[in-house]
Amino acid sequence: MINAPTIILVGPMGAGKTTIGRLLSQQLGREFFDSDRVIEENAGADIPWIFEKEGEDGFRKRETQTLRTMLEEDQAPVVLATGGGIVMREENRELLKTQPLVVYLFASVNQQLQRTSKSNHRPLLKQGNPKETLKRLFAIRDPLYRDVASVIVETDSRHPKSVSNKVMEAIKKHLQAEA
Ligand SMILES: Nc1ncnc2c1ncn2[C@@H]1O[C@H](COP(=O)(O)OP(=O)(O)OP(=O)(O)O)[C@@H](O)[C@H]1O
Ligand SMILES: O=C(O)C1=C[C@@H](O)[C@@H](O)[C@H](O)C1
Ligand SMILES: [Mg+2]
Repeated sequence: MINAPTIILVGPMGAGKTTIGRLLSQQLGREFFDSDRVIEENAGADIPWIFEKEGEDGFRKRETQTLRTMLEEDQAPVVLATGGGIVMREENRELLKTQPLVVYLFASVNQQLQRTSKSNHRPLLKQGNPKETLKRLFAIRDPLYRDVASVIVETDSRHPKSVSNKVMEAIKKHLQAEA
């Protein structure tokens, strides 16, 4: 398991990519990165500010650049949590498909809504009805997450620790099947 390649987490807002990614990195004793945080650090500004000044398109350009840099070859394996919209660009999907371990953290729209309602740091959920937005995004993105993922893990009604254990099991099974 310690030899597992970089683990990349994809899925919608509120699936728990950041939360579970951090737990996995602790379990594996690996570095943890979150593409949203790396984008913010490089920009010297937070995501709401980037969306306001550069629009979603500006944010997506930064996201692709960040993903590309993080997946450069010859780097030690890490755990990488991505942003919910990482699969929107074909270029990103192609990059993700080159990776051996992409995990789709699945969450129902109701669960996404519950988990995202605690924070107002997600620009896409600030306008209109959040449930309708999450539903619309889910219809577009669920097939795209499935397209890039090698492993899918259901997260509804599970404590974060239980989700990270499930991810570990699913990864082991996947790596054994591939060996
Ligand atoms: N399995 C879980 N059970 C209960 N709460 C959870 C679970 N996973 C995450 N959460 C909570 O849901 C909220 C959103 O989680 P998190 O930020 O990890 O999601 P994310 O997938 O990284 O979202 P984004 O795409 O917006 O970055 C946090 O408050 C977190 O504590
Ligand atoms: O689902 C999305 O498009 C987003 C999810 C977040 O992780 C951030 O990347 C940003 O708020 C956009
Ligand atoms: Mg996150």
